Amino acid sequence: MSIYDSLNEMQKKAVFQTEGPVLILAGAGSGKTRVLTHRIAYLIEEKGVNPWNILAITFTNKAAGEMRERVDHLVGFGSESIWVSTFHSACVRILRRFIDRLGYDTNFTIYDTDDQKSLMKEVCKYLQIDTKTYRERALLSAISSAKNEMISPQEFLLQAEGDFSKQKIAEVYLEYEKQLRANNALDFDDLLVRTVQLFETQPDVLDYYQERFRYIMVDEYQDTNTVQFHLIRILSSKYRNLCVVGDDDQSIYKFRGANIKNILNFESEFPDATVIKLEQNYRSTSNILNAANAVIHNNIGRKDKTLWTENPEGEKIACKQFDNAYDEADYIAAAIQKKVKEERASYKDCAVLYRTNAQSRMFEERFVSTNIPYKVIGGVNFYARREIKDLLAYLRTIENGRDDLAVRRIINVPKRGIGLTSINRVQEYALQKETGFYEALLAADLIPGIGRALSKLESFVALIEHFKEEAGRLTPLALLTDIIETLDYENYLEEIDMEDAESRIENIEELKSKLASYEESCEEAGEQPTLSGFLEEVALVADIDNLDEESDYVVLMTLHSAKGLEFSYVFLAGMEDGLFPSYMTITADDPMELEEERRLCYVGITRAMKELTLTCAKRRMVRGETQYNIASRFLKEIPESLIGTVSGTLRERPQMEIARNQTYAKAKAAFHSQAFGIKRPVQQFKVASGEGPGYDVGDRVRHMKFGEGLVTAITEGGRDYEVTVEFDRFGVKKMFAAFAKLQKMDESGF
Ligand SMILES: Nc1ncnc2c1ncn2[C@@H]1O[C@H](COP(=O)(O)OP(=O)(O)OP(=O)(O)O)[C@@H](O)[C@H]1O
Ligand SMILES: [Mg+2]
Repeated sequence: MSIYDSLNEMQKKAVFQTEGPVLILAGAGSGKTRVLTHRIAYLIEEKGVNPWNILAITFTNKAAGEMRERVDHLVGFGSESIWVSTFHSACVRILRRFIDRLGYDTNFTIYDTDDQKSLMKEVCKYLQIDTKTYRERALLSAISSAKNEMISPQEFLLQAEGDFSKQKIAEVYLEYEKQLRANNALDFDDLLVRTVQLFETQPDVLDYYQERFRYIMVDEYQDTNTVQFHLIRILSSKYRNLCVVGDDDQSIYKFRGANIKNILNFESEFPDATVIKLEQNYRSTSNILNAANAVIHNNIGRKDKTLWTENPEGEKIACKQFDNAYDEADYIAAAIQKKVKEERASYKDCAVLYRTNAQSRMFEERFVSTNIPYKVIGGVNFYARREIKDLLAYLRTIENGRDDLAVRRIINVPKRGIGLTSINRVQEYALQKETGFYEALLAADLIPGIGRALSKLESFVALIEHFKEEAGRLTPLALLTDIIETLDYENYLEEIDMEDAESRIENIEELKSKLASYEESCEEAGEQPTLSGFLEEVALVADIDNLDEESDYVVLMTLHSAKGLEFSYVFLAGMEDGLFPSYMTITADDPMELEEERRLCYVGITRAMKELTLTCAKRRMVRGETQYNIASRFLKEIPESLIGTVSGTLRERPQMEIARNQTYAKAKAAFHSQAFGIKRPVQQFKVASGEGPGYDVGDRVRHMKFGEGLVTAITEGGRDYEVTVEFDRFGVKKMFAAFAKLQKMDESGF
C-alpha cells in the first residue's frame, strides 16, 4: 500500500497535478496541509525531483518544522535540502547572501516591533513631530501598510500632494527609511520589500533562485499580502509550477495587510490554473463542523462552499454563560481536570482560545492554583523582556557596529555615569558628520563640549572593542557568558530591582540555553555557529514556535495564533459581544470588519476535533473597567439543535438566554440598533418600565465588592439603568443597576 492510498480522490488529484499553477481552495480540516506534505513526497519519490528544487512556504516556523518532519517520515531522505520556511525566513536567507547588491552589509540587523518604536521616537524627535497628533503606532502602521503595498517613501510623497497630514507621514516615512539604512537595519516588512527589489533589479540573482525553486508551494495562501504575492509571482514566473492552498473563510490578517484578493483572483492571474476543491472534513465531529458552517454562512463576501464529514455526530456543543470571568476560568479549569481524570485525555489535547492576550491572566491564575500544566503562547514575548533586550543589544553592537539603536540602549547599562547630555552631544555630532553613533564614539575626543564624559565614553568603546575581538575567538555562548560576567550584569539587576531580579536571572539562563541549543543544532547540521546566525533566529521566532508537542500542557492562545492547528478539546472563552466580536468592530461602520471577526470565529470552532465548549461572562474587567456584555452574536448563529448542556455541571449556572438562528439581516439590524442607539453593549436584563432602580442621585448605596459610595448619576439605557457611583474607596464606577445590586443605605448608614 502506498502512502497516497490514504488520500481521497480530490486530494490525490491535487497531489498528482505537479506541473503548472494549481489552486487548492478548501475549507478547514479538509487536508490542505496534508496534501502539501504528500505532494512534496510525491515530487521527490515519484517524479525524481531534487529536494533542492522545492520551496514550501508555511505561516510559522513551527509549521515549517512539522512539514519537514512529515516529509522525513514519508520519504526518509532529502528533507534537509528542501526549503520549508516562512516568507520572512526565506527572505532573510536570500538577503544574507545578496543584499550587498542593494548597498547594505550582509550582516544587517532585523528590527522587531520594539526596535521600530524606539526608532520612530527618534525620528519624531528629530523632525519635531507632535506625537499627540501623530501617534507613533499610527505612523508605524501607515508605513507598514505602504511597504506591504510596495509604495516607496518617494511615491508616498507624490501621492500625498494636497493632503497635509499624509505629507507629514511621508516626511516621517522618508526619515525612518533613512535611519534604518544608516543603522544597516531592516524591519519585518523590509525583508519582503528588499527581496522583491533584489529580484527586480538583479536579473542574475532572480535567475539563480528561479532555477533553484522549480516547484513552489504556499500554505495558508489566504493570508498573503501584496508584496508576498509579488514575491511568489516573480519567483514562479519561469517554471510556473506554483501550488497554493488556502481557505478564503480563514483570512484573518487583514490588519497586517493580508489581501484576500490574492486568493479570489488567482484564477484571473493564472488563467491556466487547475482549481481543486476539497470538501470533506476529516478533523471534526459533524456537530462541530455544522456549527462552523452555520456561523460562516452569515458572511456575504465569500465563495460558497459546504464542508461535510463522515465523522460521527459527537457530543453536542456546550455553551455556558457565567456571572463573571472568574467563574468562567474556574469552570474551564475544572472541566479540563475532569477530562484528564475521567476520559484519560492528556493536557495537551486541550486548548483555551480567546480573542485578546489580556484574557490569559485569569486562566493562568486558575491553572496555577489547580495544578494544571499550561503554556501561554504570545503575550509578553520572551525577547521583549528588558534583560534579554539588553544582552541582545550587546550582541548586536558587537556584530553590527552600525546598529545605533542597540548601541544607545547599552551605553549606560550597567550604569557608567554617561548622562543624557553627553549622549545627545554624540548624537548631534554623528548627525552633523553623517556617520553612525558608534563611529562618532570612536572619535569621541573630537566632539565639542564633551568634557569629562570623554574618559567614560572611551572606556565604553574599549569594552566593546574587547568583546569584538573576543567574538572572533569564542563561540556565541562563551561570548555571552563572558559579557554577563564582565559587566557583572546579574548584580546590576539586583541593584536596580531586587524583587524581579530572580526571575530575570532565570530568563538569562533561558537565553543561554537557547544559545546552547542553537550551537547544538549548528553542529548537527555541520555548520559553524555564528552570532549573526543566532540573532537572525531570534529575530524571526514567532510565538507559536515555542509550542512543543512532546510536553504535556494545556495551550492558551489567541484565536489568531491557533490557525492551522488542531486539538481534541477546544474551549472558546469570552464569547461576548464587545469582546468577540470586539466593541470596535460592532461600532465600526464597515460590515467587512464584522465579517473578519466571524472568520476568526470560524477558525476557532474548526480547531476542535472532538468537543467544543463556548463560554462567556456577563461581567468582566477590561482595561480596569467593568464591562457588562451579552452573549456573542456568533453564539446565536449556531443552530439550537447542535447545542447541548454541559454534563455534570460543576456549579449551577443560569442557562444562556439567546435568540437562535438569527439571520445575517436580523443580526445586522440588531447590531445597528445596539451600536447606534446605545453607547455600549447592553446587558439583556430587563427592568420593568416605570420601575426605578430603587435609589436616586444623591443616595448613599452599598456594593458587595466596592463597599459604600454616593450615586452621582442614573441614566436610562434602554434595557437597564446605568448608574454612576462614587465609591469611597474605589473611585467612580459606572454599572448596570440589575447587576450592581446596589443597596440603598438609610441615614444611619444601614
Ligand atoms: N484523507 C485523509 N484521511 C484521513 N485523515 C485525513 C485525510 N486528510 C486529512 N486528514 C486529517 O485531517 C486533519 C486536518 O488536515 P489538515 O490539517 O491537513 O487540514 P487543513 O485543510 O490544512 O486544515 P486548516 O484549514 O485548519 O489548516 C489532520 O489531522 C489530517 O491528518
Ligand atoms: Mg492547514
